[in-house]
Amino acid sequence: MSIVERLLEDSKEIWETFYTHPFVQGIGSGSLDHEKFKYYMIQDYLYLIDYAKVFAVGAAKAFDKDTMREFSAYTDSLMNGEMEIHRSYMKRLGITEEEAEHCPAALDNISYTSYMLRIAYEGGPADVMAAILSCALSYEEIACRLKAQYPGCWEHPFFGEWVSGYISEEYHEANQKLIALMERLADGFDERQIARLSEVFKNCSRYEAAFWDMGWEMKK
Ligand SMILES: Cc1ncc(CN)c(N)n1
Repeated sequence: MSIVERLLEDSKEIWETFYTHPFVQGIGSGSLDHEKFKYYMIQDYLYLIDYAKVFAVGAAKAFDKDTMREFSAYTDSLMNGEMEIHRSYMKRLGITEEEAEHCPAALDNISYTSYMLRIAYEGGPADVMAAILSCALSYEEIACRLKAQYPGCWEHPFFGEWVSGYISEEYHEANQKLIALMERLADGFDERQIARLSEVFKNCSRYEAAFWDMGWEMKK
């Protein structure tokens, strides 16, 4: 079993809750209240700014130039790629970037990004990757499952853009590179070290579940 397979296996019960979550199901069926989606979008925009910083810390912690390049490239693709989906939605929802950046972050949001940043600052590059991976991989899996369950959801006039972004070849390829980087950084790790990575990945998966709850309940 590869390292990433092991991380996924140890967190699979938590991941199952993502697919049936009412917020996620609402995106797939198209029935999600737009106010809830708007709240989530703003929170996620704020989240991604800090998430990009986790990659930047990864670049600073890297032991070699190739790893440094990979972490920095992802920082850039987040700011100019994934966040474009958010900017496009914010435009449609009538929120400026400045307004979004001045919205108070929800406590579950702050807790999640603070945890990732703490792991990144305290640990090595493999820990940084373990903190990053649940976020990156879970959205691809969620969007693919939604497409299988609701075949037309990626063309939905409102939620389709969200689904399309996370089922895209581009997002998939970026994730494959992250998986390869995780495997490379943890190469030769013993059971104690792998268990540590799994704990970080699991905690981030728990935070992912809390983030869906935050969106659904519009928790401050
Ligand atoms: C909270 C959260 N988790 C994951 C993703 C997908 N990168 C995201 N945009 N936001």
